[in-house]
Amino acid sequence: MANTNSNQSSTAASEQKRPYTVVKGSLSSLAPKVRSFIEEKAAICQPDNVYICDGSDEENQQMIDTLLENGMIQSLPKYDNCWLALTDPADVARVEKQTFIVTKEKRQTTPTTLNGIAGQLAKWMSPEEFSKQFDERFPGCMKGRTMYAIPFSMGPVGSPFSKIGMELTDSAYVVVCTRIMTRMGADVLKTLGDGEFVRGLHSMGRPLPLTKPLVNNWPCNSEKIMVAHIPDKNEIASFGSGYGGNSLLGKKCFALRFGGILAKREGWLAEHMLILGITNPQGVKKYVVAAFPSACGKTNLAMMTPSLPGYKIECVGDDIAWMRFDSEGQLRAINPEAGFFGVAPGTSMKTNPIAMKLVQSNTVFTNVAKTSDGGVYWKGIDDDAVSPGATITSWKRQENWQPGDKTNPAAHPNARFCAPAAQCPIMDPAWEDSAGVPIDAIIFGGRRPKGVPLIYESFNWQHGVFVGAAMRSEATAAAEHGGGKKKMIMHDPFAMRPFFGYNFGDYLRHWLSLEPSPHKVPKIFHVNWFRTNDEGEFLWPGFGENVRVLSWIMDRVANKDVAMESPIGLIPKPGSLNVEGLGDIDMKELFSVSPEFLRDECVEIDKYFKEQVNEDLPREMWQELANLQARAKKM
Ligand SMILES: Nc1nc2c(ncn2[C@@H]2O[C@H](COP(=O)(O)OP(=O)(O)OP(=O)(O)O)[C@@H](O)[C@H]2O)c(=O)[nH]1
Ligand SMILES: O=C([O-])CC(=O)C(=O)O
Ligand SMILES: [Mn+2]
Repeated sequence: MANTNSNQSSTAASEQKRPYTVVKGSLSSLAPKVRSFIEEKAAICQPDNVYICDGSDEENQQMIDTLLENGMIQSLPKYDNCWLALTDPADVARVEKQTFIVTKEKRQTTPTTLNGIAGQLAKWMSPEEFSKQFDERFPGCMKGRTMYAIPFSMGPVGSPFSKIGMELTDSAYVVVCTRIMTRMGADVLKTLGDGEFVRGLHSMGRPLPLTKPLVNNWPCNSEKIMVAHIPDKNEIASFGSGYGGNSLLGKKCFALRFGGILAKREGWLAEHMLILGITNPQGVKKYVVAAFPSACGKTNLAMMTPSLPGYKIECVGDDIAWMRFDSEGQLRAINPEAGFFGVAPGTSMKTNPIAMKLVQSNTVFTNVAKTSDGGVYWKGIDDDAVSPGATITSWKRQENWQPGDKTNPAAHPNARFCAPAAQCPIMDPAWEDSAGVPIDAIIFGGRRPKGVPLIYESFNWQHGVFVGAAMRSEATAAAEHGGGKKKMIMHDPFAMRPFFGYNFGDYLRHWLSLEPSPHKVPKIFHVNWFRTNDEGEFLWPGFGENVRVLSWIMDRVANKDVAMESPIGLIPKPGSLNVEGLGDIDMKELFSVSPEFLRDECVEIDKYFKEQVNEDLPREMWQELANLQARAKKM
């Protein structure tokens, strides 16, 4: 590496000639692979300082102090150790169009679309193009800044399920959030030894001195955002965004996109799924996983307070599940994360009291509004969130924001809280069990204002895989498609559209390959909490009432005779879904499936499969579509 022109001094003789100072930890104490990774990337990014994180409380305090000094966070004195970050309004969500998988062959990453139609599944970049894009961004990108080296484990440190990563970043916000979201620090380095690890490089892309002023004190380079994954090198390179899924590389980049590639190779599953335990009044406990697209209800279901007496919900995870079949053929899941990065708007004591209790301490909020007495505020929060006489400052720093202002929402619709799982009041006793919890049902779902019933069960595993493949959902503010006035219904197979790390056709083949014995494959269901009436109001009360649907799922897992056939799948027999005490619910409308809707849906799925997956679609999926078409015709 280039170590000329050094005018920095360092205590360790071996580090004297480096152009940067190691301000915390020492390179010479690191395992050779870790050390050379840091040295190689520091030589390119040219930070002033290198800081090797140990995950301690003192270190975290230092990060908080740095962020306060830079105006990147503010304190929230109404709570205990809680902070508010307000981003540049150009950096508020994942950027799917700038997220790439770099492989030699395009087809490794994504199916060849029909007649060159633009692909909607994983975006491919060639290694040559990546080199060029990398060189336009990373050299010198950390000048004047500190490069933090964060060792982290996805999954409990030392569990056979777990995998280790190292993120290099120039953002102290990323350090603070990674400490919440993963197991991070010195223990991880010990466990790693000189073993292999996922290499993450992240930069906000704003070296010092600045060439133009920051917006909101939030360094980012939104015109040059790139989130690239290079599976052959076990490397992730993320530039230009400080936000969530773009910058916390352990989450979507590692646990889902790389996790998926590894899972395919090694015979397991890495999915965008919550994991929960449900105990019924008879004391029977089951665990289920559920995949809903971003901002479609995973966190809320995983932390639900059940409305029916005698039921108990316990949370294992709210966003990502790593699952494998054990030697008895039982599917088992772990949550690779250690924190929640949850959507704030809509969260209240009414909808999600557990989350409200969770975020009273040790939480970083991003892009929510602040009250003058140092609390948080967003659309849907409880009325008493604003103390008498207090005023609200919006996420865009608009003072004296008035409730009812629809053009300028108080909080960004993708505003988030980042909070440690360990302090969630209903964490499952087994949430860190390294063997994982046994899974008895897989649930898919999405936002479908029209046509799709509240709950149905697939006829079998292959049909269930088709149900996952055919998933569609209304766009949300979690990425750049959403937030607009007219909400599009987008295909989002398995709730994984933004998170596939390899060809979707191969992903489907992988799921299909899991069925044969000794694997006891779980039943597969589809739910829709978001069906609306003609006035656009939700037909189903959702949230804690969703336990009624989970209870029916439990009955089906116990093979109770409570289901009947319909053209799209098995639906509850009349009277088998407990709606007691719900008042005026239009059950007929909630469960109706019209022939016109189903035929249109078939046309749309057929088009998507043909155009987007084309020759890579497994023939079993064509067969399932033909079966659905035939059932629709008979209606
Ligand atoms: N009407 C209705 N809204 C819900 C329900 N569950 C969740 N929501 C709302 O949907 C939004 C997103 O919910 P989350 O639970 O945070 O979604 P998520 O799937 O965890 O989102 P990501 O973290 O982006 O993956 C929030 O505003 C919730 O209040 C429900 O059952 N009914
Ligand atoms: O990745 C993020 O920024 C947040 C998240 O969980 C999602 O979008 O699914
Ligand atoms: Mn998510």
